[in-house]
Amino acid sequence: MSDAYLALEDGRVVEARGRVSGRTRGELVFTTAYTGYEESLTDPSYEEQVLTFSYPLIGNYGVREERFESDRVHPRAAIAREFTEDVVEWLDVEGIPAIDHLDTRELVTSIREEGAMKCGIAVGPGATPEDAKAELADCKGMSEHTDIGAQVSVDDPVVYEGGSDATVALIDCGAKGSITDSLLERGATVHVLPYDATPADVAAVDPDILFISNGPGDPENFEAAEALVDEYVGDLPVAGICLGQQVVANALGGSTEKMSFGHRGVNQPVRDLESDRVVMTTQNHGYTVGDPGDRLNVTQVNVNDGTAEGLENETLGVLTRQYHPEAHPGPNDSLDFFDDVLDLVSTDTPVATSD
Ligand SMILES: NC(=O)CC[C@H](N)C(=O)O
Repeated sequence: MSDAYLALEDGRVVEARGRVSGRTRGELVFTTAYTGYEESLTDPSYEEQVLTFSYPLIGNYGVREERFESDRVHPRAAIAREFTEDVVEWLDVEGIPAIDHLDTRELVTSIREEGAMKCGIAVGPGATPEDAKAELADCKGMSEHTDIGAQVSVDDPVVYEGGSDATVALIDCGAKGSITDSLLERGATVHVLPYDATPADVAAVDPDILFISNGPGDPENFEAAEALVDEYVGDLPVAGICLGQQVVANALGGSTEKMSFGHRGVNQPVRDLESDRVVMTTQNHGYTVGDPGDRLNVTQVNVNDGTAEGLENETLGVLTRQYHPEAHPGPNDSLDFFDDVLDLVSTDTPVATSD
């Protein structure tokens, strides 16, 4: 046990039990997922954030690498009511500060009422509230991380040979491994390209589809990916997940906005407007498509707050989801998204437009 302090943007400093020492800062968010801590902690979308688990006991079924979504832990720090030794050992090896034995119910309620907020953390022998406040003072807002893509993307293209049903150019803005796996399982070959890939880089892999991945931070900071959508829409089908949906909307004349505390959990209800069916989905986002623009139809909405969960342009062959159909963690109810995406390749869409 060591000294641990969490300084919040609302001026409070919360005392906790230190599990992994260090000093850090980030945007304080929470997830309500009750399983899937390995997947969440390795989800690149959490880069530059401090992740609070609302479920009280984290680590009760161990830590297994095959459940990781990337090769490292992405949140800058982790908070729970109680972490098991397994998780503490893992976070220690990864150098990720961790604290527990604090009132996470109260913390989550504060985030719900005041919105996601900046925080500073100081953990270790001799750590003081002032140390945590100093970290907080240095904390940037998410939108200020203008080159966050570089922190999470591959540096060079990587190819995963799956099959010959389709060649996918997956723009890695911080992609979860399960997206690639879901495409490979369906007979596609996946070329993972850096977040700042150029149209020439995409052309070099001669894809059947352009797919923009999930990723951290403000979608407006992913201008290169936006430019790719602008370049290829109408010539290739375009798909996107989470940040991918946001980038596609921004590229096609829509706009995104920051939410108060976002959606993070594995039981977010989504209504499909055509079938009127509701599915439970996995979500992890703090921005949303506020205006889809004139070229995209909203096909699915969040039952809780009405935000856009699915966008489509059938003529152009554009299909996106704000939630995570690949699950990991969470329900598998939306895996058919990947079938629908690959169907865009086998049908004759898109029809090239005059521009
Ligand atoms: N999971 C994601 O792709 C997150 C998207 C974006 N960074 C957001 O917070 O809204």
